[in-house]
Amino acid sequence: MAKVTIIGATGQVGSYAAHAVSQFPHVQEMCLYGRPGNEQFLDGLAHDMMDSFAARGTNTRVTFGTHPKELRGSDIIVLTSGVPRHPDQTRLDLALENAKIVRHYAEQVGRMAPDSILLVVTNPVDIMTTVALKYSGMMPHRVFGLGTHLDSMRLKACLAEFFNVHVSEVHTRIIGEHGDTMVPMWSATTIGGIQIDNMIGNDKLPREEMIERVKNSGSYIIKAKGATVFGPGDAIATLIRTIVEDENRMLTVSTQIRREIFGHEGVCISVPARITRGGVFPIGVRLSIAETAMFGESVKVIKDMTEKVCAALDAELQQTE
Ligand SMILES: NC(=O)C1=CN([C@@H]2O[C@H](COP(=O)(O)OP(=O)(O)OC[C@H]3O[C@@H](n4cnc5c(N)ncnc54)[C@H](O)[C@@H]3O)[C@@H](O)[C@H]2O)C=CC1
Ligand SMILES: O=C([O-])CC(=O)C(=O)O
Repeated sequence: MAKVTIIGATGQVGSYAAHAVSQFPHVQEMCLYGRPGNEQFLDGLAHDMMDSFAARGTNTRVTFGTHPKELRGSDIIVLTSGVPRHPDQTRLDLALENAKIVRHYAEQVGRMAPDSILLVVTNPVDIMTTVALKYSGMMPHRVFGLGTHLDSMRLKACLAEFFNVHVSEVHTRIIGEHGDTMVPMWSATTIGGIQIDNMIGNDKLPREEMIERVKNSGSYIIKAKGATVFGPGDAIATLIRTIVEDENRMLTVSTQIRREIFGHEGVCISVPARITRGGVFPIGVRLSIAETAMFGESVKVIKDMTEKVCAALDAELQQTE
């Protein structure tokens, strides 16, 4: 049984994720957490969710609050607080502003629930995962980001449509940045267990266009309806289910990588990882030459921005001391 807390529960992604996660029988308590001043909204959200649970026959207890003590006893915390981007912005444009918000909550989590598992959703998610890791002081296997799990699902949907099969027949993953330098792992893509290069019709697969579609999916949806909600919310729910039910699945999430298995270190970036009740453990894999080069580019983009952001946060802290 688990207590799951959503920080940023008043937001679009936070509120939908809270509802989606509450359906799992192992989730005993769902705590809706937000900024002081948002109590009335959180109260309303809790009541609305309880009505839904009565209708659906879900037994999860809903609590809410704005005081850091609410974080105590959490097994898993999802951090969704932060500004979302406008259609003309990139995710990286949000880095400095959101890093301050993530640092604030990471410090609270580190103090109140250091043994929990912290899932970071706030964008740019790879950089925010490093910020959360640094300022929470938690163990690396206990802090991870949604990363390219959602991008992998988006590619999966494109491939299922192209080959006209059920999505569950498609296995694929995108590694690297949740952003423009993401790296499709065609070498790990199968349809019904068959390597994609061996599928008849594969020569007509518009690979570049598909990856462009995945890269632009977030901004396309934001332009059309203001925010991406169901995609990220259900991607979060899958990860939480994997943890609470100790499924030991291998998914693609942002996690601190080590030089000995990836040749790079000092960043959180998406790689295949084993996800258990005990945390998230990156798995070293052999990439093709092209994938290795692209992954290196992705590491560089994330590393440069992470260093800038952490330097700005440190400078700000020194000024206030
Ligand atoms: N990693 C991913 O795949 C995805 C990440 N996101 C990111 O998640 C974040 C939230 O997105 P939405 O829920 O759509 O936004 P939203 O505007 O609906 O909600 C933002 C939430 O953050 C809180 N917040 C805003 N400024 C704050 C501050 N200064 N201090 C404390 N809390 C603050 C708000 O109270 C609210 O709860 C954004 O950064 C967005 O880019 C969204 C979708 C997918
Ligand atoms: O695009 C955005 O800003 C939100 C996000 O990360 C996504 O839906 O992939």
